[in-house]
Amino acid sequence: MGTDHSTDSTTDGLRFASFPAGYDAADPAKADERTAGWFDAVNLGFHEDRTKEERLPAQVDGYLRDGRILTAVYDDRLPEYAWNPAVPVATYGTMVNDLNVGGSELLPTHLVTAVTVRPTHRRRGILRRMITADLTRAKDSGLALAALTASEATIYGRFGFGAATSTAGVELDTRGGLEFTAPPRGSIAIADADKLRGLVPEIFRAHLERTFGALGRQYAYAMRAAGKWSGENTEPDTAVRSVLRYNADGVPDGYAAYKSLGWQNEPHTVKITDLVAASDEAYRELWRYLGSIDLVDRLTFSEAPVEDPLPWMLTDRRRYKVKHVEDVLWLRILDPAAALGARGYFGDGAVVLDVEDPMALAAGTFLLEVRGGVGTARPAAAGEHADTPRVQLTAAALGSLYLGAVSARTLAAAGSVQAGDAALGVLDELFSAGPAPYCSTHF
Ligand SMILES: CC(=O)SCCNC(=O)CCNC(=O)[C@H](O)C(C)(C)COP(=O)(O)OP(=O)(O)OC[C@H]1O[C@@H](n2cnc3c(N)ncnc32)[C@H](O)[C@@H]1OP(=O)(O)O
Repeated sequence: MGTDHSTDSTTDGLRFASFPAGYDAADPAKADERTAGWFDAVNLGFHEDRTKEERLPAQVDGYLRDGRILTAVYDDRLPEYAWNPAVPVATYGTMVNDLNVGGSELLPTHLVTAVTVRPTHRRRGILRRMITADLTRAKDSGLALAALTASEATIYGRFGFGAATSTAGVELDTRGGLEFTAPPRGSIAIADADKLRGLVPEIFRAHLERTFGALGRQYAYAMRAAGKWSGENTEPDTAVRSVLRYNADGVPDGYAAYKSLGWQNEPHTVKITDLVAASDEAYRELWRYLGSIDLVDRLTFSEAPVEDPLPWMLTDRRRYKVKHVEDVLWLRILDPAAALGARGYFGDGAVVLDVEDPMALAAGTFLLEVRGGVGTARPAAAGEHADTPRVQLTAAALGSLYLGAVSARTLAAAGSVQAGDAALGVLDELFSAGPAPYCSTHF
């Protein structure tokens, strides 16, 4: 949605407005009324506590740094005694950040977040109206791809989003310390929180540039890693400790943030709240440090890569257990030719994709040609390229296929794509032969 625009819907008394977060004009130490109302509505929708008024300006600051646009839906016909009419009955937020799609450049991606519709207003099409207008506008503005992380898996398939990456929730038994097969390299230091806050975006950028599937992060991540904000709001989290890893030249190339879950928790457990490495070595050495902390029996981390090198580094791989795997990114192709052209591939091949899209944004026939891992894609006429392997799929299935986390053969077995053996072979060679995508950014 664009900045600062509003539309009235006179048929049902609903008023839609989009604006950036803002401070009160008369008192810049406060959020403005519409921003405060928007935060109130989001907290209601996600069953979070109300944000304390004095914490709102920090949240406004973070949202402005992220370049977020907030959409609010107001009901001008709420009955007498109802909650403040300046609190919207529905919310929707957007921002743009870079996704590593394996191509020569990161792909700016339209991110959708903070979607709530008040329980008294649910299932009358408010989400559908917001998302239809927003995705159309995002496509018109030239963005090829949209993404979100979903509260429930059943909501967004109908809007053309497909689950595209997952992370593993892992647990490590560290009693007596973890032993690694490779010798230690570089060094680790407990970080100065203020300095870490400045370093986190730099380290994450290096991680993003080398990690297929990684997505740029909002400002809150650096604040949380430094314990300045907690996971849920802008209150400090005084339990968080952070470490930096330095390479052999003394340059920081990774960090981890963690906290004890308390002595009442048996066995004594430390939860890793964030861990970002800009090299394989940094990843290993951060875990070596975490596995060596005295008085800790167990480590947990809910954002580990599904293809995790960690168990392969340990002399006792059974210390490492995957407790659950959860989807993270859901991708929505807005412009198939641009999205397919931006991605990096493996090998050579050509395939024709017939994309169905109930929202019509990505519908059409496209020829993808890949030479030496570099792809070009363009719309094709119906009868063209009759000799090229062909696949029929929905926009949501293309979103799932896009980063190769699932193979075309698996999607075909699930009935989500229709293709002959030749087309499935080409798709799997091009899309799934490389590294598994890893995205640890939630938004
Ligand atoms: C990216 C994010 O922010 S994810 C967070 C999503 N938000 C939440 O989980 C907070 C709690 N839930 C809510 O606020 C609301 O129920 C929402 C936002 C999920 C749905 O809003 P609504 O306005 O009720 O949705 P709307 O009426 O537009 O429904 C559109 C379609 O989605 C379906 N739908 C909506 N919510 C759900 C759901 N939770 N599960 C399954 N289907 C759903 C509807 O049945 C409807 O289907 P149809 O058009 O194919 O018949």
